[in-house]
Amino acid sequence: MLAKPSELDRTASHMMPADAEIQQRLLFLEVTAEDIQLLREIHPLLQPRLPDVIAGFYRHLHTIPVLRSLLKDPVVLDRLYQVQAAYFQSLTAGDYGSDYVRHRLRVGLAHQRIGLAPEWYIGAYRKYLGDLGPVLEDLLRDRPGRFLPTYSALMKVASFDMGLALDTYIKASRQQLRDSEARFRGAFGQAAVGLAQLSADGRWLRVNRKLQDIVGYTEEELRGMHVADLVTAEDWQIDAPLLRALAHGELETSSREKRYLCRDGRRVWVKATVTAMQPDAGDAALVAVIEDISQRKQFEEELMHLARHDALTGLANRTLLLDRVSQAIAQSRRSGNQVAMLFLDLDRFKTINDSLGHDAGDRVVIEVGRRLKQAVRDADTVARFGGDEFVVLLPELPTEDIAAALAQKILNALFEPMLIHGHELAPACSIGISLYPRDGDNGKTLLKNADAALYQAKAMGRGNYQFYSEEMNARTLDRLTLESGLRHAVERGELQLKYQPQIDLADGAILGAEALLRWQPAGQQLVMPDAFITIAEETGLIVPIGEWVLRTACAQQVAWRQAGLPDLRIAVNLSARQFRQPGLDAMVARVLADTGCAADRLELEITESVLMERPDSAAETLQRLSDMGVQLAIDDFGTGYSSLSYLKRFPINALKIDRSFVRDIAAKRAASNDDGAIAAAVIALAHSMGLTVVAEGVETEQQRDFLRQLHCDQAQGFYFSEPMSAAALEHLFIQGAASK
Ligand SMILES: Nc1nc2c(ncn2[C@@H]2O[C@H](COP(=O)(O)O[C@H]3[C@@H](O)[C@H](n4cnc5c(=O)[nH]c(N)nc54)O[C@@H]3COP(=O)(O)O)[C@@H](O)[C@H]2O)c(=O)[nH]1
Repeated sequence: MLAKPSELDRTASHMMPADAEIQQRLLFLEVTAEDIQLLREIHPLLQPRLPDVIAGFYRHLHTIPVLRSLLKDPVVLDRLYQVQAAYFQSLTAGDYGSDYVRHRLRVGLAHQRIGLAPEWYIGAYRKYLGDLGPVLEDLLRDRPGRFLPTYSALMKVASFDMGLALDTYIKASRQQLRDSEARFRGAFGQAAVGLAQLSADGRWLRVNRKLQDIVGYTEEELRGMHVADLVTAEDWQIDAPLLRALAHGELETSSREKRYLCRDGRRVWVKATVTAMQPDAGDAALVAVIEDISQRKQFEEELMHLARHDALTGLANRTLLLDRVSQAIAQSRRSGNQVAMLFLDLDRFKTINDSLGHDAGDRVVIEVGRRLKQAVRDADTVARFGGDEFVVLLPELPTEDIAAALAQKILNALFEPMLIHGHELAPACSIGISLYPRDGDNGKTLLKNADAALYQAKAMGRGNYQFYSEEMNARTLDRLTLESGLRHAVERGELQLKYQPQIDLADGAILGAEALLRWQPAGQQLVMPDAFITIAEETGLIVPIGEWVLRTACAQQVAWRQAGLPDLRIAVNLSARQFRQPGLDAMVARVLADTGCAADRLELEITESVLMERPDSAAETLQRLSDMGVQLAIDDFGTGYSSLSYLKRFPINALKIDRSFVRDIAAKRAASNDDGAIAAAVIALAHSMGLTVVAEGVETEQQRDFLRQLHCDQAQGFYFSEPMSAAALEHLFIQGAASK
């Protein structure tokens, strides 16, 4: 692009030599008055011939590819053409003062600006002179003696012009260099990143403002320092070979994130990119670009922390724990020590969450995390897996006794009550323990096995710890098989009920029967409820299964009645999850209506512990069921709270004394011993509350007699009859064989 004429004029004016210098150059070229006279004489004759000369000149330019490409823009070409024409007109006009010089400079500048190199420019003069020679010869053919002096005069003026043209090129490129240096200085000084020039051996030569701000040293101070002075010894171990490679031309550039040691002792994260300069760049062999990346690093660190820690407790999360396990295993491979993984789960945490709210649950979790941290060594890791699950990792363990001792310490620590929202809570826990190398050689296996051990600890009655063993794994597999089979048990018709008669202790009559569930998967052995009720409960399958039990039992009650048996009471067990299931009363009402079973012929058995977990809502549910006329019994009495006065608030009809209690009282065989006295008191107190007392698990005549003596109302147990099919019970009635 050609610069605007006004700008060209201005620049050309700045380049103007003084008049004296112009005269001196003309003198040196021996331009005389005769020369000027000769040129003036030829001038008018030459004008009509000029267009041809100029056209020939441009044709010639177009034969050279590099020039053709510079002249391809028609606007540029036209302007150059005009300039050229004006030039030729002035060339022989005979006035070579300042206007002529300014014009020459302007033409030179115009060509320099379009990128025409000086060698082409000088070559162009050769072309003019070559083409004008024959023209002059022709014009002076009638005065042949004039040709040579006139041509010589023309050559002197052309040489004068060439000198001026070279001036424009030299001055313009000097100016460009000055401009570029000024731009570099501005960019260097004002840059938003740290910039520095370094010597090949790593001395700071020149630094910009930003770099001084980053490290807190002035440029003067840095000039007396070496790059090694700003980094730690570890970083220098990495930087030194890189610097050598850069200085020896083995590496073009190197980029590293590291921490600079600032003047005030701070460490700041920077990204330093060092590039080797051309070998002729003098002292400044290297250029460094230094970016302050401390904010990004801090952000990354925060993100990293979030990604590896539990937000509520600040403890390690699963990702970090698995990382630490890998480290611990690698360490133990060298030392020969073991690694222990303790998997913890709070017992009845759901109850705390449900009854006191999630905020209380969160406070419990935080406090548990704090106690766990307090119980372990600094080198151990406490992690939370969400909910109420925690994992403690113990690296470098000489013996497994230490893991057992710590598990006990944790159980004790959590046994200490904590005050949450005015409630004293002691969220006991169960712990499963796995060990490297015995139980697995990677984090995931150790976790899986610690989880299996935890499951076992819970099955053992909670509040204890268990070490993993191979057979637990088999149990876990069994559990998975059971779970998937159970999902289809109802639709495949694999469930069945057995009925255990309940006997009036006064006369031995059968008053009712308890429905007890069995599962008969196709082609397999009968599965007893103890093996699958917990799984059904944990998976929620108990809800549809429980409804099937209720419907089948109620339908059976009606079938017996219709078969001519007395109007028996049918007892059905409700699990914790079923009892808490919204809409339980509606479901019961629907089943009663569908089957035609009278509400007072149905007795629902609920364990004491289920009622005591959330007594208020339990009382409401029981009240709704009681209002429907359904009978309610407390199952397994004697195994939990055993608080009769507390049970007063529930609208219950019967109390079932647990078989373990029956076994114990009867073993002493006398009402005078403590257990006997307590049993007598319980029965009397229950009676005073209007409750019927049913003894479970009566296996012997002595037990029956003993209970009779205590005025216990009813009993069930193997002594009278084992659970049996509906048809067998019907048969029993017909034979009248149940009365004992
Ligand atoms: N939520 C539901 N729970 C149910 C259902 N069906 C049963 N169960 C519960 O499973 C537990 C085990 O039941 P089961 O194996 O059927 O055992 C019952 C009786 O066979 C057994 N029993 C009865 N008499 C004696 C005896 O003299 N000795 C002795 N060792 N065992 C005896 O007791 C079980 C009945 O107990 P209980 O319910 O407490 O009256 C058990 O907890 C069942 O409740 C179901 O449909 N839903």
